[in-house]
Amino acid sequence: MANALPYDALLLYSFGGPNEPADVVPFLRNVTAGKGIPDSRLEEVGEHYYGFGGKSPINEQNLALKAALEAELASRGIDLPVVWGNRNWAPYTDDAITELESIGARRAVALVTSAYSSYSGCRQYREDLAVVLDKRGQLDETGSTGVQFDKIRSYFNHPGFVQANVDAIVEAFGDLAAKGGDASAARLMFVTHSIPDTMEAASRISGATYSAQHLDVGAEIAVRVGRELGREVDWELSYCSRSGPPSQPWLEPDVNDLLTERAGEGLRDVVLSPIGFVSDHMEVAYDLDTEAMETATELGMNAVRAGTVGTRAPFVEGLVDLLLERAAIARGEDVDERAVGSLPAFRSVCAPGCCLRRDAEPTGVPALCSGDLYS
Ligand SMILES: CC1=C(CCC(=O)O)c2cc3nc(cc4[nH]c(cc5[nH]c(cc1n2)c(C)c5CCC(=O)O)c(CCC(=O)O)c4C)C(CCC(=O)O)=C3C
Ligand SMILES: [Fe+2]
Repeated sequence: MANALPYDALLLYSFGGPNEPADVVPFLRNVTAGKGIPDSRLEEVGEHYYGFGGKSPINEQNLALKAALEAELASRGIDLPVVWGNRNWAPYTDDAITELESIGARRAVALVTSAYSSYSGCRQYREDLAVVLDKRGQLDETGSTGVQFDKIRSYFNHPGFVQANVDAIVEAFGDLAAKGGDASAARLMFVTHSIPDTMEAASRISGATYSAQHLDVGAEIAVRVGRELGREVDWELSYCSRSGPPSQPWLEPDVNDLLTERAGEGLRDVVLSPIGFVSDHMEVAYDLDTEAMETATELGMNAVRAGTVGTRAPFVEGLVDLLLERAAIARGEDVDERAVGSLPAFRSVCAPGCCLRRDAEPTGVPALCSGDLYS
């Protein structure tokens, strides 16, 4: 039986999303509080949700991931309860901590549903834990005085995440051929969430910037896909879901712009792979399946979208491996931190000043799971 000690619970910690139309505006208010996103953008994003009946798929997807993790833990004989919580919708962080307390948990390991390291994918989760503990009167200068939290490292370059993406992409090349596309000429276009250039710059303190993490794992995934397809696969990285004022630079190229440019050069066949996301939530359902697919169709391209890692077995098994790795580190044991590509495994305990919103500009908000609460 594998050993998850010193942990007595796993917190599956996610973004959250609305379950019905009445949730949409309050959800968007939670997400954007104090972030300077123009009202016009919020109305537009609200429409994306209303177009899907006011319901994001993300909550059901997280429940499916929770069930898959529970099954994998059980199959390895690991007795570790899984508690689900979100930053921006129910069950909220506070609800999750209350549930952890009610089952007697004292030291939990947090798994965030974001594979990459940046303010949005790392520090913001760590800040929200600290802020909620503080509101509950459970934070002092040494950290949590209630349930203790450690975090599983950013896992974009863990072999489980990589293999699940490779499998999904190989299947998508098959789907393209089945649809009458030319899979032997198709290009692989990765897609991830754009972030402001300032957030990108600040993310370098984790070892490689957000975009560099994607480029590194993208190269590795493309080589592995090429091996399975028996040919070299051309690939490139694009971005989606930009927000903020137009004057503020965000990572580019946008996926729609890149499709347009490549179609102009004669590219006809493309597989889109959303490696920036772990499930087919609204950013995928709207920005890719609706908007980017429409662009591709207008351009006369054959496009298919590869699945996200979701509950694929290599991904879920990899997450449990990561959990056991984190537990061994917490016990002070020597562990082999597995990573593929040219970057090393990312840190389990974030560096001071890691993943700020902007470079050298402390948010003034405490954050757990790094050496020091305020850096
Ligand atoms: C890097 C990244 C990920 C990937 C990592 C991860 O998965 O965590 C991600 C995921 C998600 N983003 C999501 C939704 C939204 N993100 C927004 C706004 C923003 N995202 C940002 C970054 C990211 N976001 C940023 C820099 C902003 C600007 C505001 C700010 O600086 O914080 C807004 C506001 C309106 C808009 O501007 O679009 C919404 C509604 C959902 C839920 C989808 C659903 O409901 O199914 C998910 C999973
Ligand atoms: Fe987002």
